[in-house]
Amino acid sequence: MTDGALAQNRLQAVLDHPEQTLVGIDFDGTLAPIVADPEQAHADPRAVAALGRLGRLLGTVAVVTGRPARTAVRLGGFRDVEGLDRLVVLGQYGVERWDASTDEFVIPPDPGQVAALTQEIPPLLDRLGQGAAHVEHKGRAVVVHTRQLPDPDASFSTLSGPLNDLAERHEMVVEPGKNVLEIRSPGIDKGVALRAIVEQTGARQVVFVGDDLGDLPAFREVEQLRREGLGGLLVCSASHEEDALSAIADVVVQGPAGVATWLEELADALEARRSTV
Ligand SMILES: O=P(O)(O)OC[C@H]1O[C@H](O[C@H]2O[C@H](CO)[C@@H](O)[C@H](O)[C@H]2O)[C@H](O)[C@@H](O)[C@@H]1O
Repeated sequence: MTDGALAQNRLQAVLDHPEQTLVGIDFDGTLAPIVADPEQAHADPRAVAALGRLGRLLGTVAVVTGRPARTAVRLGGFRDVEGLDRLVVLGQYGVERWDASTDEFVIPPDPGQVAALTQEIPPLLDRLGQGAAHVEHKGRAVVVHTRQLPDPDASFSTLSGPLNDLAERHEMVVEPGKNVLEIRSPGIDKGVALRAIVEQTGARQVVFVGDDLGDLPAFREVEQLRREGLGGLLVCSASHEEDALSAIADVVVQGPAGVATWLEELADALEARRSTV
């Protein structure tokens, strides 16, 4: 079977069994455009409206993000959206959770190492001539951004080794992304988070939509779930910045605008099928 036919079969399984389907979707670069200031990355309203339509048709819709759950809910504008009353947001790669049905957040305490990292990162950046890098504090993780620096790629290379050494000294890990190096706790990733919610919901089909290296474990987990007999469809939000996901995706769309259109088309197809049943 060709790759195109395989992808079509995987989509067909979702159309045939929407109530058994879980859609997991990343936030930055997928629901929201990549912008210089992380506080200005708002979800595309077309995508949010489409997710609301899908929320009425699918078993589960979950946003799985590196953002803190509270930040994702705020920047996504997910609260009180029609159709998203069962939305789940898994934040900080699955450590945090928000349930729209109860409006409750589950946020474990921050790891103790973060206070030391917060102290040590600014002088380290200064020593490396990167003192102008934006530092994002996420409670349980610290993120160094190079996007706003004169040469983002060169700065990323300069910082990568020293930040990895710093993370190792504190028994933390570096999560690299689009012009970001994030220091966070090991032990959980989007693949672990996705499997947990698949097991909680009993989903038989899993769709995952993502754009960056942090989504790779979720893509790999969908491949593993397929080997275990579940249905799985992988959608890549492509950009010139990262192409790690496109080769293993079933569907490649162009950035958050392409994702919004794909979600709308999925909702159209599911609604059309429902109206003929
Ligand atoms: O898992 P995600 O939802 O994709 O979040 C991962 C990181 O995303 C954010 O950084 C990215 O988006 C920023 C705003 O568009 C952009 O400035 C940055 O260059 C991108 O890498 C976020 O700021 C990080 O905390 C997340 O880890």
